[in-house]
Amino acid sequence: MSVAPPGTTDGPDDADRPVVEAVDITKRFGSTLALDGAGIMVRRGETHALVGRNGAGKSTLVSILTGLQEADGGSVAFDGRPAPALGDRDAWRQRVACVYQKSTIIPTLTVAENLFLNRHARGPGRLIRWHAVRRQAAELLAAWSVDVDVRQPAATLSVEQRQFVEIARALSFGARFIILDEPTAQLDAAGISRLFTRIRDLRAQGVTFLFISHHLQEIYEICDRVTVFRDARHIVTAPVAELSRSALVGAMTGEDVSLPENVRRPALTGQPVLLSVRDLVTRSGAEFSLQARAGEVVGIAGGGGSGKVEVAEAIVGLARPVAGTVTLDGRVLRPGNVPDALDAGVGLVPQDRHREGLVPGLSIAENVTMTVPHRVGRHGLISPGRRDALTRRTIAGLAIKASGPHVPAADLSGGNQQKVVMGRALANDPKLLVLITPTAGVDVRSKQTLLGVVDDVCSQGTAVLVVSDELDDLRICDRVLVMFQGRVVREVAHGWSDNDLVAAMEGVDLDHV
Ligand SMILES: Nc1ncnc2c1ncn2[C@@H]1O[C@H](COP(=O)(O)OP(=O)(O)OP(=O)(O)O)[C@@H](O)[C@H]1O
Repeated sequence: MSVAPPGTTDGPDDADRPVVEAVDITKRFGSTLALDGAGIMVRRGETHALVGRNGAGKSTLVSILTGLQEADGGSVAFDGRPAPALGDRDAWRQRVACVYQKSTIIPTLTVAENLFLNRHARGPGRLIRWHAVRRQAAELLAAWSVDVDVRQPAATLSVEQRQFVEIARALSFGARFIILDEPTAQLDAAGISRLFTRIRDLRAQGVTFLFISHHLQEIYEICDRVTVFRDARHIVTAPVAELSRSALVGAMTGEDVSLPENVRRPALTGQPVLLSVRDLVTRSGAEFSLQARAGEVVGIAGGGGSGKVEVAEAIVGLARPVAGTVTLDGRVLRPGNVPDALDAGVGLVPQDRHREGLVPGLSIAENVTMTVPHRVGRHGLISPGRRDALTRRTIAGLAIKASGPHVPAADLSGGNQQKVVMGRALANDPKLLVLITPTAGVDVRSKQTLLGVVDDVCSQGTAVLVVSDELDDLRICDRVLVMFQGRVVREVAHGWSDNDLVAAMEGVDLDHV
């Protein structure tokens, strides 16, 4: 086994051939046509964006381009040659790799073990030569300038390091075409900038990227060309420099869409205080206090390590704080107890929808009504009719792309799963709605729908906490508390400037620069 050095290409013949060309791809899941004669052509050495609304068919295309699923029709070719047979995993690995949002790394193994899983260097008697494995792993990471100790367990890697390790692993199989599926979703601004530097470096060494993101500004920053899918079809492929932002959004939605605005809401001073968080201290020492009024939308902002998510998780009972009290509408919540928080009237969109949000094997209806059995039945008996009716209202209200309430959550696209999580948070008519990074993975139009929900619920007297570092999420807030290294360092009123807020999140005090 050898590690292919950086810069290796397949020879001059391939230079002008597309790294990948998928033509007229059709893929059906039951009654859903996920891809309808769609295609993509990625040139060698470019960074190519693939964008589209939730459910447009991006992930389905990725699963076909990586050999995880077979298309019902159409063809895929790498460097002008037909794609390998579906079961020939080794052949696929040499052509393409995808770094997913969800890690494919095994947390209990070391970095070296993950890199050389099933292809360990073996000595006489076929014993695995661990020091040789570690050396090769270290060489591999050094060759691609990844600064990570190969002996550390993969569980200790940050999201950023994990992505770099996965990229290096892909390159070591010989692939020079890497798909990045929403790679920035869990990174803060500094992490994104380091990732982009890495992409540019690798691009200069001949690596081609397909970059999937809902953050359109990133596409303009890092990509050469962009392909837009809409409703299972290919709509356009163009150099990013030739497609304006509004033309791009228009291609994605098929209509003119205005982006979220800074809407001014009426003053709330006359409203009663609904949420009171007093002297909360989280396990890692973040401190937080807050009083929010009925109908108020409060942002909690901050970059990675600011403590904002920990604070939110302590408020809703997902984590047990070491000190402090949370009172909602006169009731003191039991620390670290989610059922108690739900019972008191908390609606929650958690950060990690895979872990705390959805049960993928259950239907949309079961997921949406999971925490509100009393609303869809009596004496412990669920009325399917009432449950389906409530779910249909949720599907319509949040524009969830699904054929009906009984579709398993696992069959929905990522953005639509996020809407189901929101639907569940709203099902109980919450007094307090806590949204942690609510629009991660959500397309530009769905963002409007989800954030529009906030306007609706707060006009009915619900207090809302929006916990995020996304400026579009925070724009809807009446005020934003900015956290940095476990403390609230600033409070900014509605109408803040982007620069001001970003600087506060980065720990820079613009007044004293
Ligand atoms: N395994 C499956 N079973 C049934 N339907 C599926 C399955 N996988 C995808 N679909 C459907 O195919 C369509 C395309 O989904 P896909 O996941 O490709 O969208 P996407 O563009 O990646 O969306 P997102 O941005 O939300 O991740 C959706 O309507 C989805 O519900």
